Amino acid sequence: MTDDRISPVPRLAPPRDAPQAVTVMLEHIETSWQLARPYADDLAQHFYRLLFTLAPSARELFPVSMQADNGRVVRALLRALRLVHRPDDLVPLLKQLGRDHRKFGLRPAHYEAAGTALLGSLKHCLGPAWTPEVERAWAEAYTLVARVMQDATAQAEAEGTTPAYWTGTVAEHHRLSWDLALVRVEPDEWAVPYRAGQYLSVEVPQRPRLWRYLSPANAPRPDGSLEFHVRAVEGGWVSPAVVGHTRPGDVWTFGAPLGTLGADRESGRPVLMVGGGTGVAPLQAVVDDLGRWVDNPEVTFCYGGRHWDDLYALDQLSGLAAVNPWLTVWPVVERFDDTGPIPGVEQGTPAEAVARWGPWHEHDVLVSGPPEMIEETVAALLGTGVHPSRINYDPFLSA
Ligand SMILES: NC(=O)C1=CN([C@@H]2O[C@H](COP(=O)(O)OP(=O)(O)OC[C@H]3O[C@@H](n4cnc5c(N)ncnc54)[C@H](O)[C@@H]3O)[C@@H](O)[C@H]2O)C=CC1
Repeated sequence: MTDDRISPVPRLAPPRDAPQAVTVMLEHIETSWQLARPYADDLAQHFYRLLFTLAPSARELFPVSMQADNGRVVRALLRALRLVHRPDDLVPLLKQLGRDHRKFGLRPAHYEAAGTALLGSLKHCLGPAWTPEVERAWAEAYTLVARVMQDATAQAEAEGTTPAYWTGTVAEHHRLSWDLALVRVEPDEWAVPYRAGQYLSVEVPQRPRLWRYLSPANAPRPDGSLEFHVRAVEGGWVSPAVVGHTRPGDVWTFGAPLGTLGADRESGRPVLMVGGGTGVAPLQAVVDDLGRWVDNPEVTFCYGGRHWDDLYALDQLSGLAAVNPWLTVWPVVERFDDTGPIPGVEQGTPAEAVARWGPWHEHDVLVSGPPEMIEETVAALLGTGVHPSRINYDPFLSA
């Protein structure tokens, strides 16, 4: 999947018409990005070289092997800059990222160095296409993004109500299947102040400085404990370490919460939740939270997996549905095994299932799962007439 095929920020608000100057800025950014794009690997290498020359202390924020970083930071930065024409969606996310980035202890000099490194690496890749207009467009976009993040960091520091990061100790780790682990973490000092449906950047002791996003699968609890479901991704750096090597007593570190997924109990509208694989976690947390009330909107929960065995959360969700009349759970699997179809289970991807079931135009929709699944599901929902402002999914913009 390319970063163009799915919008990394959800369209929560109907897009406003951007002012003419912003439209021109974005045209310069997009045109030059299409020229630089084939050289993205070279661009990333150049970016890090320049960054570490300009701000040597920034090197400590990255893993020992830069191969493990795999250009994540520069990719995320480029994506954010290409969204400056959508401030209603981008600014709230940047504010959350600014708070999250307090964990790095960034100083203005780091932002300045990152901006110079980004412009320098784009110039290096674009050659004569790097005109003064193009340079001004990228510089302005970077300034906007960096300013929102820095202001959010400064505001959180001025409030002084939350730490820059949180730590917790692994209390439980067991496998739900051969490649999937449940990890329960208890807070060390303060509970992470997240809302059900949000996600956190997480650092585990086996992979220092390789931050990954994970969503707690539970609503906030009185004891502050967090439950995570992690699948070992083949060839991945962090998830196999979590599944294979996490032990009780390990200390995990968390950044400030991010994301906007959640159910609006006041709207009176029914809710469709579409969760795929371990992406079901934030939706489980939202359902867990709704379980605190008797009166809730009607929730239809489409839970997809590739195979029947992948639906590890089905027992728990079905148990909740059995005691909560507002909740209906619809399992969907891509393929049945040799024993054939299972009664009550649909065949297909979640996107195919929601396209078949509809109509959903009266629903608020929450989608979570692999990017390809989100992309197909959102397209299917739009195809059945759901308004984009009713569809909510969360981006993982950077780590
Ligand atoms: N662990 C967590 O806390 C969270 C994980 N996620 C994301 O959720 C994903 C979960 O991965 P897995 O469990 O391995 O999921 P998976 O690859 O087993 O797929 C889960 C579902 O998505 C559908 N799907 C997969 N690829 C598709 C495609 N190309 N087109 C249409 N449908 C497709 C499958 O049919 C299945 O229903 C990861 O990308 C992860 O980053 C998202 C939020 C939280």
